[in-house]
Amino acid sequence: MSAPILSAREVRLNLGGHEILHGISLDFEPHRIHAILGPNGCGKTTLIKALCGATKLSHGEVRLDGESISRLSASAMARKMAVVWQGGHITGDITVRRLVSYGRYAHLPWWQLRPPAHDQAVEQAMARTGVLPMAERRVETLSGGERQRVWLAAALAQEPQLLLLDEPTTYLDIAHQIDILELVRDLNQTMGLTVIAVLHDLTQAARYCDHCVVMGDGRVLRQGSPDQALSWSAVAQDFAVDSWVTHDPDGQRPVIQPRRRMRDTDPETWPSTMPAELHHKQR
Ligand SMILES: Nc1ncnc2c1ncn2[C@@H]1O[C@H](COP(=O)(O)OP(=O)(O)OP(=O)(O)O)[C@@H](O)[C@H]1O
Repeated sequence: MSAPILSAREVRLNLGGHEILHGISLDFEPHRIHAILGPNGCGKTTLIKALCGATKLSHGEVRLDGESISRLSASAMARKMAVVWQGGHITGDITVRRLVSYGRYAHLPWWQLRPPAHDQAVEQAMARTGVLPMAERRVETLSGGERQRVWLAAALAQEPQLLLLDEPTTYLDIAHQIDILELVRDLNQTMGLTVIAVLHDLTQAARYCDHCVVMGDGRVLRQGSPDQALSWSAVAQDFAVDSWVTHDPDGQRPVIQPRRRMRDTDPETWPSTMPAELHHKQR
């Protein structure tokens, strides 16, 4: 494994007087797409906040390229890492081009407000995400899918090595979900961008990601390739869902079709409690 671009060591984090993350240690390899998965409320967004330094840790450390993020300035971090939050909101009269150009702040030297490379990076980010045709439109007039692309463009304008995405497909119809995930994969393959994305759809995670981290109750329950992390028994134990798990014909990635909730997720008890048809499933 190459040296991690981002790593968490024994990360604990309190919110509202409760410990939400209970000692998380993770390594994220560069140039790969990592999925953060898990049931509602298990701490995925909180983990993203911890990884990008948006919330103070109560214990542990996050390292970006080997350096503790607690010692990095905001602009030093922003030159390496960009974050797109879930359904980002914008108020006020701001055009797409202006919003995307905000992504350049970390790169602007104090003596020169708009070096040529600044405008070029903004145009390139808009071109890559397909928002150039709407560059002069006001962001608040865009649809949810268009807005998601604009936030992604602002993140790309930062020219980061690492992109953190919190549920990038929320509020999008299925075609726009695929558009965003294809774009993320393209950025990963053509620019070597490392991506860490919180996702809910297990089949999409399996299809687009190299490494899956499954969380439960503020802890990492398991991690590995899509095949390791999203087998039938893994999905049964971690999500309490009985599913059909097959493989897609092109990439041979797992396809997970949820069938019903399971009441008992303890594998020790499955033979006595599961309906007979489930006994034959892949374990
Ligand atoms: N500011 C806060 N104060 C108190 N508790 C919080 C705060 N933010 C989040 N929590 C709690 O922390 C837990 C984890 O929340 P988080 O948003 O990280 O979960 P999640 O896995 O991203 O959930 P979802 O899939 O529903 O988006 C939840 O129980 C949530 O209620």
